Amino acid sequence: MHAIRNSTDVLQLILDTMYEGIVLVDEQGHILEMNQAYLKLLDMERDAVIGRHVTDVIENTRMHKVLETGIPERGHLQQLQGHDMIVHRIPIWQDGKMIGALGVLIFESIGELYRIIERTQEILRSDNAGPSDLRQDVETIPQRRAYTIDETIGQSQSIMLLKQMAKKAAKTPVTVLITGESGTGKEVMAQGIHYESNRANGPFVSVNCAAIPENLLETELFGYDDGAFTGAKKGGKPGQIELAHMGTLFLDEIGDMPVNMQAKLLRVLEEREIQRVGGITKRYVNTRIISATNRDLEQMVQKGQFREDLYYRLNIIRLHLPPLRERREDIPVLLAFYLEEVSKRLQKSLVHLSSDVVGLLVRYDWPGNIRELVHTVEVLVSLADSNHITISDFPPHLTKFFASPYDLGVTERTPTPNVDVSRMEYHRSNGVRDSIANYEKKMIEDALADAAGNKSLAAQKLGIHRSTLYEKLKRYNLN
Ligand SMILES: Nc1ncnc2c1ncn2[C@@H]1O[C@H](COP(=O)(O)OP(=O)(O)OP(=O)(O)O)[C@@H](O)[C@H]1O
Repeated sequence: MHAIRNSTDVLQLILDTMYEGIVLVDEQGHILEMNQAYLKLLDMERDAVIGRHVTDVIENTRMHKVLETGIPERGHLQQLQGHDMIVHRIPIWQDGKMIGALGVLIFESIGELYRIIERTQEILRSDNAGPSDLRQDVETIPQRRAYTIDETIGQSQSIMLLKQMAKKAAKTPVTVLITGESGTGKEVMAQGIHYESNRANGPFVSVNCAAIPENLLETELFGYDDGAFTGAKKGGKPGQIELAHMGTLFLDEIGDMPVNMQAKLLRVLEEREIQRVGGITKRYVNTRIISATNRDLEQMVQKGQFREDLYYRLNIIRLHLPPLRERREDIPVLLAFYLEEVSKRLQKSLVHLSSDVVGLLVRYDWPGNIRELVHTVEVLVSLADSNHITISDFPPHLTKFFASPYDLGVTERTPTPNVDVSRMEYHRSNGVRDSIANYEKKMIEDALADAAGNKSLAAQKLGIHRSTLYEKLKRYNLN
């Protein structure tokens, strides 16, 4: 090892030691680097490939396509030297500009993968499958609609670190407080922790403390007993805390919980017992509490708006989700994921974005974070006439809408949490805001019609919280 002189040597050594083929191209597709494994497969010398265009050197390559779209392609099949291989093609972004791409060629996995698929199919097809085999395991795996921590999209350093911490948190029974602006993925992370914990087979119960009117919150959380009030359901009703027994209770927007409820919640944490409204008996509950907020709880504690003792109880492990504008490298990956998801959902062929559109979206500040990104992809996919969107067929109002403050000559910009598309005021003309708002109003009307007026279902279809839907209904006079 003493022969390794500097970091360039170390990097070269790592590249040449890897079994995987690595190729690095600049933004025009010219090869900057190729490691020994790749060179050996192509039966070429390094000097003969450096500086040449990737399409002249690698058959069936799509590296130039990735440079056009800016969207990573992971786990794609590529025919090379007569073999099917799995490849990753990853664009490299710096300061909102694509500066090249990395190709990774995985040699042996494809055969291995086929063997695993064949073995799984055999077992699933077999009628005589024994009790101890995979078939039984497959059937007993609970249906999961949520992501595991590993499946949540994001490869930026801050998110990778957060995923590691979340995995550690999942292994403990303690309370977790997730902070971050609206739409950064706090609930997704909470679900990830639940499904990674030993409570995964228990319920994940989510309560949005801001969505429930103050006078109903107590019965919602604690339930009620027979005859608790006029109109109470016969036999009573369990509250959400009770329903989360042996599982996880996710208290979203905990900063909006009224102070008197904070005291009651503290008692649950201390005594692990609840008493239904109008009830006399106490019931033991074993639930793990994960709470989330986009408000500054420390400041609320200082102002006497949030109980300090409860704050310390909830804040045993703290996870902070950074806003998208602080982890721009996650934007292309999220776009790729949601382009596929939304195209499928809207039964359209897969819509691609050109690199200038992706660049525009990478530079945009996303005050509504991932929720706004999902919403934007829905707009783009539904408006797309073809399956390739370039800057010229990007809806004109949206081009202006997404232009960076610098492009528009605006220097001051202070995005606030909780801002949603229809409310964004600064640096946008009324025309732009109105067209976005009209589009949003139309989406809400359609979702309500689809859900036959059921607001919870409509909110679910729109991917927004019930409380957000109520706010929007009020704003658009749709009540
Ligand atoms: N890592 C992720 N990968 C893919 N999609 C994500 C990710 N994080 C969030 N999303 C999507 O973004 C949207 C908002 O996520 P989520 O509801 O978890 O945010 P939140 O921070 O809890 O928002 P709020 O504070 O408004 O309750 C959802 O549609 C969710 O599926």
